[in-house]
Amino acid sequence: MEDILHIQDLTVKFDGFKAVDHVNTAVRQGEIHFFIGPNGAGKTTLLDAICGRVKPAVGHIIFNGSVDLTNYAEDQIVNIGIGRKFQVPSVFAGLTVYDNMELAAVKKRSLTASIFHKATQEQVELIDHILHTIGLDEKRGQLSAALSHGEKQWLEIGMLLAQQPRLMLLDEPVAGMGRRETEKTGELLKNIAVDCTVVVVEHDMQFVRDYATKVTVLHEGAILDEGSVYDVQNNPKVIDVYLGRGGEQDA
Ligand SMILES: Nc1ncnc2c1ncn2[C@@H]1O[C@H](COP(=O)(O)OP(=O)(O)OP(=O)(O)O)[C@@H](O)[C@H]1O
Repeated sequence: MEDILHIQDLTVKFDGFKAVDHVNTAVRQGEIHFFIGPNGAGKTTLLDAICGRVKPAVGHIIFNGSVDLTNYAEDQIVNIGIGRKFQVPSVFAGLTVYDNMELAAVKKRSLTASIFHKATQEQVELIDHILHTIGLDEKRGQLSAALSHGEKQWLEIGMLLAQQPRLMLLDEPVAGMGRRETEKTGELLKNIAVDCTVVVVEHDMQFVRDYATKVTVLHEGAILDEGSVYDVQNNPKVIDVYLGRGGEQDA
């Protein structure tokens, strides 16, 4: 499999403080690639740099072999094919599940433009397919406000899928979920990864063990280790700064 993302010498500074410090890594197409590490390690900032929310002081982020994302604004990066989900769900509570999906599928440049555009037949079929994938087919007519926490997260993942991204960035997608919802989310990610590479920031180590195909450990903005779950969780340095301190419990 080819690399879909090449992060080269990436450094992000806030008032001189290096939140991400000369990071070099790659994300392979079709992987579920987890970034883990203690609070303040730079995980969210790394996702922010990929999706264009923050601009790096140094370095490049090459998508799909040739597109340097650091040259583009956040909304352009969405159109390039990268979807980002934040920790707190941002679905429209007063709209039904289907209407949220339709809004995401027909998304033009502004919300007003989206509201006045109905989905095409092709988009309706895509929405049906996604609702089935995220397990909300039978709740399509229900107001989003009435969904459980887990269902809201799945709807938001569905809304990202409606934009047909090639890379999806998820920040702590299972935070606040019970074990059953967490497992359903893991199975959903496996399903998604067939067509769309998934990058996840996560503290839930059971979830990481069950679903990661690759793990990068960050500490103080730099890469501490990288490899399979087995390799990183047996690395004494990783145990010392993160796993051995029970750091994985504080989401
Ligand atoms: N906008 C900002 N301005 C100033 N400092 C920031 C900003 N965003 C993040 N930081 C700092 O950068 C460092 C990395 O933060 P980041 O949120 O990326 O860590 P993280 O690994 O995602 O942590 P957590 O697991 O707690 O979410 C922290 O020291 C944080 O305080």
